[in-house]
Amino acid sequence: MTKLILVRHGQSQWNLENRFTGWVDVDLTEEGIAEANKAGELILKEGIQFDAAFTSYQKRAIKTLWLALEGIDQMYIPVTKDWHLNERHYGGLTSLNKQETRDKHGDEQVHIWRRSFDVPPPQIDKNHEYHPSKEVKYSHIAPSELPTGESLKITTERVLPYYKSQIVPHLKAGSNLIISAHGNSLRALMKEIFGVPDDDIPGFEFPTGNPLLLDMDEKTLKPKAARYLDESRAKELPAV
Ligand SMILES: O=C(O)[C@H](O)COP(=O)(O)O
Repeated sequence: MTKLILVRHGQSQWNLENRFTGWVDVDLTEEGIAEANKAGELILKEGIQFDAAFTSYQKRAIKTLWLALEGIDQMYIPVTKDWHLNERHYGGLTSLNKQETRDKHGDEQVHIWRRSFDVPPPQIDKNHEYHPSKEVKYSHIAPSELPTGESLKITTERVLPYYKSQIVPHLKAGSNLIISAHGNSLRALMKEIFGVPDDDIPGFEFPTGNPLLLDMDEKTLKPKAARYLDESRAKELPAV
């Protein structure tokens, strides 16, 4: 049985400020750092020896992974960083306060933007200070491929080809893996791994910095068992 841990980054500065974050590279808060350290302590108790780790291009996920790997004294394992594991791009909503956006556009519209499967947010303006073309680290991505406002469906369409081509071969070979990523890129993985229907997947929430441990069948790549390691902050999981 292969072990796979999915962990959402610890609390970020813009989680704390209740702002649409997406591709903005905000850091962890003190609480986020504490959550990531606790993730390490919880994983240590499981006694898992990892073969490799995957994360995004975003420091909140990268640092969460570092702290968790430090906690289990496995900082030496190969770590692959790839933008395909980034958070969903929040388009023109990027950097806005979520409550102020509700006050302006109404609860229903904001809920549709945040929790529909296939309704994208407005696209980000090319002159917006947070347009991804302004970041050197994304300069290798063809402009036509650069996300500028993604629904969960679009996010899934970039995360899953990466998962299937780069991560699945490791799982099939029996490697134990840890993936540190984001609320919506992890929903994409959860959808695939648990076989969750389109309309149901937005309802699942990943708590920050709480590792989800999956016992994976190496042949089917379906989970035989799944649980959050911090039970006190666990959220509902799809049936296995
Ligand atoms: O990008 C963000 O703002 C968060 O990581 C996820 O936000 P959501 O819960 O509004 O999708």
